[in-house]
Amino acid sequence: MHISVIQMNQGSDKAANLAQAQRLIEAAVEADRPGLVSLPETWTNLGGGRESRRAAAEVLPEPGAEGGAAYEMLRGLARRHGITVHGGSIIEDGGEKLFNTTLVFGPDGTEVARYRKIHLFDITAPDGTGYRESALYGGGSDLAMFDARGIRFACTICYDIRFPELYQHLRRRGAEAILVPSNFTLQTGKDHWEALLRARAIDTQCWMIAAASYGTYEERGAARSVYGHSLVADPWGHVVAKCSDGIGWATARIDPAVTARVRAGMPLLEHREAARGWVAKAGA
Ligand SMILES: O=C(O)CNC(=O)[C@H](CS)NC(=O)CCC(=O)C(=O)O
Repeated sequence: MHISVIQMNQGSDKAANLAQAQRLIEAAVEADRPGLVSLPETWTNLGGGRESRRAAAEVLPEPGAEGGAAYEMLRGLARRHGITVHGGSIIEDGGEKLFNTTLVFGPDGTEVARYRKIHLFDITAPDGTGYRESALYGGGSDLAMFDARGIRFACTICYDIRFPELYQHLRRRGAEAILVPSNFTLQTGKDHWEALLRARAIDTQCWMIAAASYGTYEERGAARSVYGHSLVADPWGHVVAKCSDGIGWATARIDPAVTARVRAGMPLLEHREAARGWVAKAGA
């Protein structure tokens, strides 16, 4: 199965962002015929403060009902091309709160997964820039998984990548490939992005599928930069596809035989379970 990670440079113009996403997905489908395409985190709007996010937000419909512009665009692309479309994340209008929410549509246009980002990015970056995602969004608490072409996928978003326990749990729940759509900051991404994705691939023996935003955007009058370098890592930790700078995409072949070979040669899950005696003793 071929998977394309789409790299965007979205801002706070939702219509322009939808057009950019559509153009890149169509180009990737035309060139590489992927079975799944994945968009970055909040691909419909990045920056512009709370007002811009609220304006871009969509109330998610009941299954089968009509959704907003981004929802219907994703559904239409999946159905038109007969592929799985992983919509990175859009901004969900949850009524009182907004959520940073992944939508996934199967090849027939059916919504197959919905995931609200669990870990919220409230940090101070090395350059002193403060981020408080919890001031913008509520956090999720439900896991989301789906199957595509016989491969078991799990949904995560961006900052989640720093919490190995979530990824270990997803591996125990049968994940073979984990999606990590992101807006990694330039400040943290230059040092941590590839290391974190390769580490999660190595310790869960899953494919890491990480579509990311690239470039600068405006946040309450200040310019901010996101790192890009969208990539796919295999279950051994090799980076098997990666974007350069700018917008575009990268495509990798997800081969279940690689997953099986890595896991057979180094049965981490079984060894972890066999050696759990220390957990009780240590009160871990
Ligand atoms: O702002 C929005 O609308 C969407 N949310 C994001 O883009 C969030 C909060 S700014 N970004 C991250 O989580 C970056 C994580 C990161 O860079 C790291 O873990 O180092």
